Amino acid sequence: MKTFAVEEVAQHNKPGDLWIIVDANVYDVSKFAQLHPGGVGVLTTKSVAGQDATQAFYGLHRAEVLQRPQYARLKIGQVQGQEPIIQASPSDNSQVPYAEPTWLSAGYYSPYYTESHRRFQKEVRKFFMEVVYPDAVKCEENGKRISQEVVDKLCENNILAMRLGKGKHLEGRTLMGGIIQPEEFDHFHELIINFELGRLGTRGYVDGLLAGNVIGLPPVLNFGSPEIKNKVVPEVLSGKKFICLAISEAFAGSDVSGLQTTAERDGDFWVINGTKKWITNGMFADYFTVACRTDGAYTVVLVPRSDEVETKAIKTAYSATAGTAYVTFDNARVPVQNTLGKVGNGMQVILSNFNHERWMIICTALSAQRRIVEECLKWSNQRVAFGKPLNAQAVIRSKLASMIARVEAGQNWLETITHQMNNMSYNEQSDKIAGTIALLKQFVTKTGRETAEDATQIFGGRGITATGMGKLVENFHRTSPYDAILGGAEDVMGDLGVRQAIRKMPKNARL
Ligand code: HEM
Repeated sequence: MKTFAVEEVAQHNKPGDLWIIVDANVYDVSKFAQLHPGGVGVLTTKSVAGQDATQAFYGLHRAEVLQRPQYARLKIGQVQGQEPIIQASPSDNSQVPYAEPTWLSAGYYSPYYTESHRRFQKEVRKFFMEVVYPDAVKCEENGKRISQEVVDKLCENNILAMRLGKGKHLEGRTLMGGIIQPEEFDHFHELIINFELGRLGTRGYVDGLLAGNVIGLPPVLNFGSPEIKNKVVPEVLSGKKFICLAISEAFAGSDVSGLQTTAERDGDFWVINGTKKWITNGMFADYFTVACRTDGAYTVVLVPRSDEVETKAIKTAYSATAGTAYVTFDNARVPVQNTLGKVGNGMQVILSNFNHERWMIICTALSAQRRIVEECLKWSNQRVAFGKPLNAQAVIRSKLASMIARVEAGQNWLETITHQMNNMSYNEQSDKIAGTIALLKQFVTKTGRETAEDATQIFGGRGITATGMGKLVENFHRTSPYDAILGGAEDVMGDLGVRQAIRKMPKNARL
C-alpha cells in the first residue's frame, strides 16, 4: 500500500485531479466525483478537496459505504505516519456499549449462557451476516419472497427446525454444521437465532424468513395425525413447502372467538368457506393451518393450497417480502384426517401456540430495539452539530439513558422468562408464564415505539429517509407498531397478564 505525505495529498485539489483523506486512507475521487450521489460541488470545496474529510464524511455516510467494492477501489494509499482505522467486520460482536446484550460484552458474566451458547452465537451471527443479510436487504427493497438459495442453506443448518424450539423434531439433525448437539439445544439457543434475525434491521424480511413456519407448523407437529406429520413436517423443514397460520379475520383479530370461517362435514371431508386477513407468508404458503367454526365450537384444519384457496397480497407499511395475504376459502375440500387436534378443541390448539409466538416476537423486537440503541450511540458520537458532537448535548444523553434502560430492562426480563421455559413443561408454561410473556410483550412493544420516537429525533431528517445514514431508524420507526399488533394487540396483552394474575390471587390476600 502506497503512502503519501499530507502535503502531497493537498496538491490534488481540483476537478479532474481530486484526492481526499478518510480515516487516514487516501481516496482518488477524480473520476468518481461526477458520479457522487451527493454531487461534485461538495467534494471540490476548499475544506474537502485534498484535505482530511473524515469528520465531514461520517457526518453524511455510513461506514459501510467505503466497504462496498465499487467505492473501496477508490482507495490509493495511506497517509504517512497515520494509523488507518480498521472497521470491525459485520460478523464481529460490537464493542459499542449496550450494542450487545451483557452476556456478549467482553468481561461480563451471565448465569444463563454457557460455552455452547457462545459457540453457537458466533456461528449464527456469521451465517446471518454472510448468507442472510444480503438477501434481506434485497428482498426488503424489491418485496420478493426470501430466495430459495437462502432457504436451502437455512435448512442445511436446520435453522428452520431450531426455530420451533427444543424437542423431538431436532433428533438426529446436524445443527449449524454440528457446532452443538440436538440434546444441548435449549430456548437460549433459539433466542440467539431470533436475536440475530431481529438485528438485521429489515422488519418485513424478519417475517419473510418463514415466520409462518414458526407459528403454522407447531399445531401440525403437536396435534396432527402421524400420517399428516410424516408428510408435512419433513416437507416444511426441508424448505420444499411453506406453511402459514391462518387465524385472524377482518371480523376478528385478538378476539379469536369472533371467527366466522366455517368447516362443514361432507362425509369424509371438511368443506371450508370464509376469509382470513393479515396472514404472514400466506402469499407463498403451500399449507394453511386454519381456525374454523364447527357446530358452535372451533376446530383447526390443515388446508393445502388448491384452486379453492385464493391469496391476494395486502399492501402493508412494511415490505411485501413478508408475503402478507388476504386468503379466501371457497368450498375448499379437505379430508377430515387433516384435522389438527380433536374436533371442537380448536381453541386449545390456537391458544397453546400463542406463548411461543409471543416469546419469539419479543426476541426479535427487542433485538431490533437494541440495534437502534447502537445506531443512536454511534450517530450521536460522530455527528457534529452546533460545533460539538451530538452526545455533548444533555438532551441527547437523556434520550440515550432512557433507551438503554428500556432495552436492558426488557432483556433481563426476557432472560428470566426464557430460563423458566427451559425448566417448565409446556403445560406449566401455559399455567405460570403465559401472563408474564404477554406483559413482557406489551412492555417491549411500548418501549420499542418510545425508542423509535427518540431515535427519530436524534437522527432528524435522516431518521425519515429509507436509505443512507438513518435507514435502520427509518425501518424501525415505520415497523415497530407491527410487534404491538401481531400475536395479540398490546392492550390485550397487558389485560391478559393482569387477568391471569388476578386469577391466581390467594383467597386470603388482604391488606
Ligand atoms: C470516497 C469518498 C466518498 C464516497 C465513496 C461517497 C459516496 C456517497 C454515497 C454512496 C452517497 C449516497 C448516500 C449513501 O449511500 O450513504 C453519498 C452521499 C453524499 N455524500 Fe458522499 N461520498 C464520499 C465522500 C464525500 C465527502 C468527502 C463529502 C463531503 C463533505 C460527501 C458528501 C455527500 C453528501 C452531502 C451526500 C448526500 C447525503 C444525504 O443525502 O444525506 N461525500 N456519498
